[in-house]
Amino acid sequence: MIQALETGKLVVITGPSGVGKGTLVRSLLKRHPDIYLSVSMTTRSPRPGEVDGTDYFFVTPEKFQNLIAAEQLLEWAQFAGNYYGTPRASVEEKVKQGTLVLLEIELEGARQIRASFPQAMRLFILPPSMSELERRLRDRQSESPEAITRRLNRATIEIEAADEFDVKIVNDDFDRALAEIESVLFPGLPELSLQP
Ligand SMILES: Nc1nc2c(ncn2[C@@H]2O[C@H](COP(=O)(O)OP(=O)(O)O)[C@@H](O)[C@H]2O)c(=O)[nH]1
Ligand SMILES: Nc1ncnc2c1ncn2[C@@H]1O[C@H](COP(=O)(O)OP(=O)(O)O)[C@@H](O)[C@H]1O
Repeated sequence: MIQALETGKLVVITGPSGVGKGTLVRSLLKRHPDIYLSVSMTTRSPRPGEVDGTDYFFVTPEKFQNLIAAEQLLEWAQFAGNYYGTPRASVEEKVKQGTLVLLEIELEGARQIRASFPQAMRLFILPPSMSELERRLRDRQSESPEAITRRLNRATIEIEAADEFDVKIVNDDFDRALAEIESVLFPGLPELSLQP
């Protein structure tokens, strides 16, 4: 059962929008293809290049409400005007198989996971500064100025909650942040060389 998780089997990664979670997670999966990254449900529109079923399951608000009512989400939250949630069945199945499961989710969802699965390991990714966070969000050019403002306002609240997490990692130098995440997930591994 998922309640009988061993420590570290369910890993939550949280941090403000634009801090680099997605980029870090993609690199982590390339280096550890045996990790299962949960694909979330969302009501937000796909960005150019995003693929339904790979980046997210893009659903209507009606469908999302039905999933909540049918208790098919392990956790869910509203973020910057849209709904996001973790499909229950696939995560439970992978955890039962002994797979290391990663959830890349925002603060409210991470709190729900802490309440339901206290054994889960929870990591918080911090930016080097607010100005660098804003620069990364603007340079990504994926959101409207209004959406960027909503994300930055939310970022301040999320960062204030970082102490609730088991581990805090500052994503300044990308390779070092990635190595720190690996040392948390795989404490037995020697320091990995990230040179090509
Ligand atoms: N609670 C919860 N948050 C999620 C889920 N999937 C993604 N998120 C979070 O929702 C926020 C917005 O995600 P997204 O729209 O992809 O924007 P981005 O983080 O700026 O790339 C981020 O903090 C994600 O970590 C989920 O299933 N549940
Ligand atoms: N350590 C870093 N230094 C500089 N830029 C970074 C770093 N990590 C990520 N980025 C860049 O910041 C932007 C936001 O990263 P992204 O992974 O989309 O963030 P998130 O998933 O947390 O919203 C991207 O353009 C990414 O290339």
